[in-house]
Amino acid sequence: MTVSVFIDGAEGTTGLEIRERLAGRDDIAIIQLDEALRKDITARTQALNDADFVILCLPDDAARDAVALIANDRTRVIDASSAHRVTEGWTYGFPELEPGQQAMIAEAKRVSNPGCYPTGFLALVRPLVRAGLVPVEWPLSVNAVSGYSGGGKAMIANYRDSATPPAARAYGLGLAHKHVAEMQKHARIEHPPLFAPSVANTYRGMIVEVPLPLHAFSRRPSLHVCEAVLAEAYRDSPLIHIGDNDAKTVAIEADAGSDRLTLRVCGSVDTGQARFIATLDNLGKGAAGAAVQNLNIMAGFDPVAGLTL
Ligand SMILES: NC(=O)C1=CN([C@@H]2O[C@H](COP(=O)(O)OP(=O)(O)OC[C@H]3O[C@@H](n4cnc5c(N)ncnc54)[C@H](OP(=O)(O)O)[C@@H]3O)[C@@H](O)[C@H]2O)C=CC1
Ligand SMILES: CC(=O)N[C@@H](CCC(=O)OP(=O)(O)O)C(=O)O
Repeated sequence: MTVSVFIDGAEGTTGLEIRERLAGRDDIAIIQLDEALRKDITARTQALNDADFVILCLPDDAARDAVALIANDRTRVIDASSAHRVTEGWTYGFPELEPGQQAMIAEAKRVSNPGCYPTGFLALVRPLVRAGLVPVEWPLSVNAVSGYSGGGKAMIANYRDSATPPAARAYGLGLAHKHVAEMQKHARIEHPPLFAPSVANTYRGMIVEVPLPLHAFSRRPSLHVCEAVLAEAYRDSPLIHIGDNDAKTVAIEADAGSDRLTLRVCGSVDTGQARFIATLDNLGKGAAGAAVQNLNIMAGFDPVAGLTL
């Protein structure tokens, strides 16, 4: 079976990465617009309605507008933007997050890809909350570092055009980052997590860390128990792995250039203080890899076809 796919925003950072992953596949026919027509509303409307699957790699407002241009019941959508991640009627495109999530994605008409930071945060936290080890009312924090491709073409140009780009810089200092609502909703926790992101002078890759005082929780789970819960949650996942908890350091490059997500449970057995650390590629499992995985699931293909494990 061959399905047709239109990537709206195909010349952007995420769009190009998706095209790379789909290149050469004989089960997918890409609908591609000429350079002069890629922002032409008539040409886009036609492509959006001709395709079996549309992958939106656009800014949020443009993604909302694109969905409104689809005037048939057949075309199925995967939105890589943050426009629909907490929107009623959209399925959250994180197949490993909950039992049954992959089956829901397989049937869905409208799927929203998770954000790159939420992918790391939710993968670490959701199984622990579900198991009752982390209380739903606990005020969680998440500290993270991203490569600058996370900011798309504009940020890439800023870094590349600057003679002296900062080695790393904190941002989101007003604590109102657009990913917070998504993290809270899909972790199913009572409070918005305190999210402290930063961006480093490297193209791709991420470290997402959740520090947890396990000793302060009523069930006082050990590091070992938490790691076992994560290992069980992702036992059948070809993309999510449990990494080395004895690591002395964790590099932002650990999963860069792949579609993997690695989770580590580090810390002190003596004090019960833990550092839960995820690494991923913001353009891999954080964006393009996740979009292709969702496309595969929705089309009934091998879920990891075209992905780098
Ligand atoms: N970069 C990342 O790591 C991640 C990105 N995302 C999300 O994916 C989406 C795309 O991000 P990214 O690829 O980084 O962004 P880019 O800015 O690199 O690419 C966006 C593309 O959309 C095009 N575009 C903008 N408006 C329109 C429009 N009205 N019609 C047609 N095309 C349009 C742009 O055109 P032009 O080339 O002319 O500027 C550009 O090619 C965003 O919503 C982002 O938040 C999600 C997870 C991670
Ligand atoms: C380094 C950087 O700027 N990163 C982006 C997030 C990139 C991303 O995840 O895109 P979505 O918002 O679509 O999920 C930011 O913080 O806004």
